[in-house]
Amino acid sequence: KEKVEITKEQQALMRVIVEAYNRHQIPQDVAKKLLQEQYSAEENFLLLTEMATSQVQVLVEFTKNIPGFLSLDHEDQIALLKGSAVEAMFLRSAQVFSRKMPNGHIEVLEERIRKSGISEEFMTPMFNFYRSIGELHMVQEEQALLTAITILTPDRPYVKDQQAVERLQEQMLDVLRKLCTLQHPQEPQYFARLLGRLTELRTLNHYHAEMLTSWRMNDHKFTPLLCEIWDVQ
Ligand SMILES: COc1ccc(-c2nc3ccccc3n2[C@H](C(=O)Nc2c(C)cccc2C)C2CCCCC2)c(OC)c1
Repeated sequence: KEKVEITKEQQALMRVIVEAYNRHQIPQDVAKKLLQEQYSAEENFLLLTEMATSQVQVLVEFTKNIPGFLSLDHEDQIALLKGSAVEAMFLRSAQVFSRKMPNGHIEVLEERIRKSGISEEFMTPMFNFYRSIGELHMVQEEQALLTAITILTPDRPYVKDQQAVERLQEQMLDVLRKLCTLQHPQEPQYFARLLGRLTELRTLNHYHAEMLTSWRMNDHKFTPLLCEIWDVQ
């Protein structure tokens, strides 16, 4: 059985990614707000657009710290951010939803999200994804690397130099694979399960525009940044 070893460079890369991931947390914790009180569909929609807007800004800052990202073609950098923003938002939400919470809190949070204004048909795929992320009990290194791997997806629309993106993504995948082997020695298929979540994440992409336009209220207002990132308005 070959000895899996994370090299010095890979340790440095992981440290940079994890520090960036932790530094760029969302300012106000939406879960706390939601646990405090029940908001109307309009208030929830506003909260969602505020959260999503600040999440995109956080994502840009995080991405700038991915070694090699800033040396990619500038238009490809935009294409990667635009292509991964929704997935990063759902990944972040899944991680918030999977946080250790006092008994009864997760049920309240789930109820508040179910009643937030989002239409019924999207609950199942969204909560299935949240539950499947929760079951993995990811450590923060895995969460940070998974977010970086999501951003560095070579086959996003309009990416010109896919090979350059592939090279960066492969570096992250190699570190993640070794980390999974070291963190979960009893579960050889853990790394494959993690990557399977990225496939599930892509399916949420198809729903997100409709999730927003079908929000139970009239006159959905979006910030200009969200119009760019979400296929709405
Ligand atoms: C497109 O439709 C939805 C519907 C619900 C969620 C959602 N799942 C959550 C799981 C845990 C905690 C909060 C959760 N949210 C919203 C939220 O803020 N997501 C969030 C964002 C947007 C950025 C950064 C970080 C987060 C958590 C709450 C917004 C206000 C109404 C209730 C959902 C969602 O998130 C991507 C998208």
